[in-house]
Amino acid sequence: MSTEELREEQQFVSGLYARLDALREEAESAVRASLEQVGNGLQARLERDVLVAERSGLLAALDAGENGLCFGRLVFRDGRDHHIGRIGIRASDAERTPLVLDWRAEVARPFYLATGHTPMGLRRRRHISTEGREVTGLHDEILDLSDTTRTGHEGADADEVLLAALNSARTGRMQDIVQTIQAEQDRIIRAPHQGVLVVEGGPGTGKTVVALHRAAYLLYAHREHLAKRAVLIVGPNPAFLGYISDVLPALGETGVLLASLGELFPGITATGTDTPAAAEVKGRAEMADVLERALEDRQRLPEPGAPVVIAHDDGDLILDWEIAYEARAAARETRLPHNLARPTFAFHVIDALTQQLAERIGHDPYGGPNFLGPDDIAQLGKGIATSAEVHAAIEELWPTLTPEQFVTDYLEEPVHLPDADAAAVRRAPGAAWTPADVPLLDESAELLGKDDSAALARAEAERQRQVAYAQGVLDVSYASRTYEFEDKEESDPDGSEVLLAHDIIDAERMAERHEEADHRSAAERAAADRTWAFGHIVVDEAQELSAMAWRLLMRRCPTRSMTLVGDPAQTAEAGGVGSWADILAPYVEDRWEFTRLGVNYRTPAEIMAVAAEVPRAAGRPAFEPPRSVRATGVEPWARRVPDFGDLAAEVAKAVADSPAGEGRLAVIAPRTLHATLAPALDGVTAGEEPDLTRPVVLLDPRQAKGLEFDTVLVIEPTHYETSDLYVALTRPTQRLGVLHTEPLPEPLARRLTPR
Ligand SMILES: Nc1ncnc2c1ncn2[C@@H]1O[C@H](COP(=O)(O)OP(=O)(O)OP(=O)(O)O)[C@@H](O)[C@H]1O
Repeated sequence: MSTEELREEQQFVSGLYARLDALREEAESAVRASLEQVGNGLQARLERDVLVAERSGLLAALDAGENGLCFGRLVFRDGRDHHIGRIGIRASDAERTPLVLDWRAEVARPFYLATGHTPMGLRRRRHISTEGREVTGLHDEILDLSDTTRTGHEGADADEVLLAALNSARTGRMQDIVQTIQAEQDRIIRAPHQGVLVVEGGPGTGKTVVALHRAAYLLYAHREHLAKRAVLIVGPNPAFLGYISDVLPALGETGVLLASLGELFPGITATGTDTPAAAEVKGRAEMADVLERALEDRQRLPEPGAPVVIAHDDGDLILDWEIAYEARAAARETRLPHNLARPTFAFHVIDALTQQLAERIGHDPYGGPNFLGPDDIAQLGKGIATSAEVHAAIEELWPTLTPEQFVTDYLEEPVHLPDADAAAVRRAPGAAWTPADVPLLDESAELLGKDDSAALARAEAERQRQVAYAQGVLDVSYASRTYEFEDKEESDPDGSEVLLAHDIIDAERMAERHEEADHRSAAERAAADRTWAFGHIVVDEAQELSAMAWRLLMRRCPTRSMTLVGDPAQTAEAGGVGSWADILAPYVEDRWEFTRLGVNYRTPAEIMAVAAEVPRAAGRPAFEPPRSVRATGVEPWARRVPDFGDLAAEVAKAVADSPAGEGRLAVIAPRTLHATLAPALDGVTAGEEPDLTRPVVLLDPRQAKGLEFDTVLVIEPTHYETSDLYVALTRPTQRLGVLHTEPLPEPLARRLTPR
């Protein structure tokens, strides 16, 4: 009976793959056909590009279906019977009957939520395990206990499939968990998308993976809105983003932008690093005011009694304190950003200087009215407005600034800060941008405003050019009209052929239709646009972001549709804002949802017992880590290396002694030891963005954030900050070893088996 069940499922799954192949073939040939389409003109090209983009998206989704296309089946008591898969697929019949349902569909929910206690109408739930296209196993759970039919695949342990997933060797890339999402995770994944949802949980509780599935779910449930606005996922560093980058494509989703904070100011690559003190100062909320005041300092006045004297053909112009003061007051009164208020400043200065000159030139020595008429004055004004010297003087007092220039100047000479803080952030000319500079740049861009008048003028000129071109096209068609179609009344009385009003409107419309549309995906456009408003933002390791970083992110999400995941116990950044309430109050007051994940799916119980000692020793004696879902029976160990000179060789030996196989091993060591350790480790990958798919990786504790490995060797733990050590110790999925030259703190030593 049981082989019969297996055979039937195999038949079904094979049929599904055949349908997937057919759909893929259809989509591929449609893309090919669209690419070959050699229509003339922009319209045809536009249509072709849109088609290709749409079908490529479809192809990506179909490709995503290849692995684990169908992984579940729900048999309801009322007779409904559905297969559940990574993507939904319909048959080719007229009704387009669903063959397999997308895991995100509402009917699929009992797959994740139903229990014997709350069966949600289910009779039986089946997990279908596959390797490639072959069905390798069935695991049935009977949820209707009155049902006596048995399939022969009933599992004694409902967690069998989950445990198999958790025990599997790591690949260096995060995998999706659609087959084994747990009920507490499902509730978070499908929570309503309006407002801010905070997900807190200890190490390994699935915060990251849940946040990614939530992004996939939201894109499915609100595709109309979110695909247009794109979803932003913010992670702690590029290596981490590389680690998670496969999950959404594996779920068929491409409308997502993954970025670390340092990548959120288009045109800037933040390759530098700050000292903790500098990052802390740069991240403070007060920096917004500090920058504002520093910018006000750039809106200068000449010293009273020491005016700017501008040589001019009609005599010297005196730009004194009063003129500049009035002009500055008028410009500030506009409440526009600095660069946008500048024309007001310039206008007032030019106006005042024109008056000055007019009074001097047209002055009647006998006390009569000024000799100059309005035209003469306008002429004078024109001369002043086009004088390079006048513009240089205006630029001196109210310079046009780019965010890059302004922040560079500021960091070279930090003002409005206590001396020690100024010293911490001061940087040498030409130093690289750091991630903590990015929120400063963004804040400055807001204060400065974008002077897009040049871009607008260019766009208008381009539009005019297109109109002229379209008009030319119309002229040609007008001239080539056959006589019968010509409407005499539309001809110009003098016989010349001019376009009439409606023709010109048509010309404009035609130009609009021909304008090069932006064919990039929403995610691509968002990446290049600082002012893009995302449909939803997911922030991982949210506890690390500074107040200034939050200001940046909130600007990118005016709807405040956000999922924030993090663990305050893992906060490493000096600028990190410890409490969710503190982070969120300025933006949403107390209108945010809080939820917690409490089960550790990564780290075995034996290792968690060691890791928990770290926060306990650091002043939180009652600290309780999340409960580990499994124990491995393998005790974590420690080895003291008495002589520092032997450390590299001992680490190499420990790497060589670790069980080889499919899995990945990480050596986590303070950055200062990397130069010593790397040469001893054969084929190791290290550096800023190590290749995590290689068998052995050398990382510093900060780089290890969010990652996981089958085996982890932690080197010299006494050199770590508390939270860094807690993070490092919670990275393994199977085995932990510690190598040290200095004695271990007692609680840690007690928990580790000496080797
Ligand atoms: N339902 C599940 N099924 C299978 N694996 C799961 C499930 N939930 C979590 N995991 C696995 O547990 C591991 C930890 O998940 P994840 O990295 O998302 O945790 P985290 O809370 O972000 O951890 P940390 O804060 O330590 O970085 C991952 O390998 C993830 O795939």
